[in-house]
Amino acid sequence: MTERDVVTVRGLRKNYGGRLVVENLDLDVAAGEVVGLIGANGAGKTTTVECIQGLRRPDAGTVRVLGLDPTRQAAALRPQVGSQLQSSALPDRLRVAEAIELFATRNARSGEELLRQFGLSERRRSAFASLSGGERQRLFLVLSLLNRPRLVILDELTQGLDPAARRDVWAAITQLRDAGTTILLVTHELDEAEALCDRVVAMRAGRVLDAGRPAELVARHAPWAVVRFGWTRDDVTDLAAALRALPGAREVSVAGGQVEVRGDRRVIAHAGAELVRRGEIPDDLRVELPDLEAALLTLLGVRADASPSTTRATAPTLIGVNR
Ligand SMILES: Nc1ncnc2c1ncn2[C@@H]1O[C@H](COP(=O)(O)OP(=O)(O)OP(=O)(O)O)[C@@H](O)[C@H]1O
Repeated sequence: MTERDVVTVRGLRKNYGGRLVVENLDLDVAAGEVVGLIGANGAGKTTTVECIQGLRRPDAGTVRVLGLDPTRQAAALRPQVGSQLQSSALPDRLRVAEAIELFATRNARSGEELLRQFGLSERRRSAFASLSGGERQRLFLVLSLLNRPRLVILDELTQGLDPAARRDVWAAITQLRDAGTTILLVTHELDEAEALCDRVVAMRAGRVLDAGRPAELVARHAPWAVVRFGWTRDDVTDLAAALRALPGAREVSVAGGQVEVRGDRRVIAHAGAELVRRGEIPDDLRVELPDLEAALLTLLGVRADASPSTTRATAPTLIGVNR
């Protein structure tokens, strides 16, 4: 272990009533990194972070957080880890400022400053029950940061938030990331993981399927591209044949004046060159590239080599994949 290792998990195993839900899991989070755990429902993401937080005792393996064992050295670790759990809640009548007083230790940062930073100053006298979903999540972020933690654990932070509130919370996390805070994030929102995480760890059925930068996972598991454009000239059959022969082309379809070329990333350049060679660049020329969602669907064994719009339509499958 070095100074930079904040979380080190080796061979973690956890079962509930004899059912194995985390199996031989390794995970590393270095200082200043934002790492996302992604995967299907029931993959064991929450169980893993609960073991890291010392809320569950592993059946096997080692977990070290800032060099400490979270189950045996919980008291020493607690002040160094800020958590927002999936089921976070506060008493309805507790006011924002009172929650800050309640959670602040002697080492705490200024609550006022944090409320200002997360746009909650105006709500300091408001009762928890009167806060919107986005305000509640921002308050949980404030509370998780209050005692200057060296690691922040966030489990489905933006679940159920409207797009504007989600963006507010993203902006707050980006601020934390820029300030060098180490964050372990559990999320089903893959655009969120792509936007916020330095590295993601994809899990299924208690195991790590792959890990890396979001762009690396996309390049590894969803290495295709789709080029589309309208073409009304009468050389369309000849054009389609030329496109089919391009390096990297896998499938070319022509329907209703629309041409679609699917293939690996090389096809983008070659299709463009073919259009240039024919002296016409359609105004509606566009390239669609897969995202992290497509990569994860492939990893989970769900066919995802479709256009982003089709991929999105299959997204609910992701939720049911592991049930
Ligand atoms: N306390 C418990 N007792 C028994 N089984 C549990 C318990 N907590 C979780 N499980 C089961 O363990 C498996 C892993 O659950 P876990 O919550 O860790 O997965 P997850 O990846 O976080 O899922 P989700 O994305 O749905 O939150 C699931 O099948 C779940 O039903």
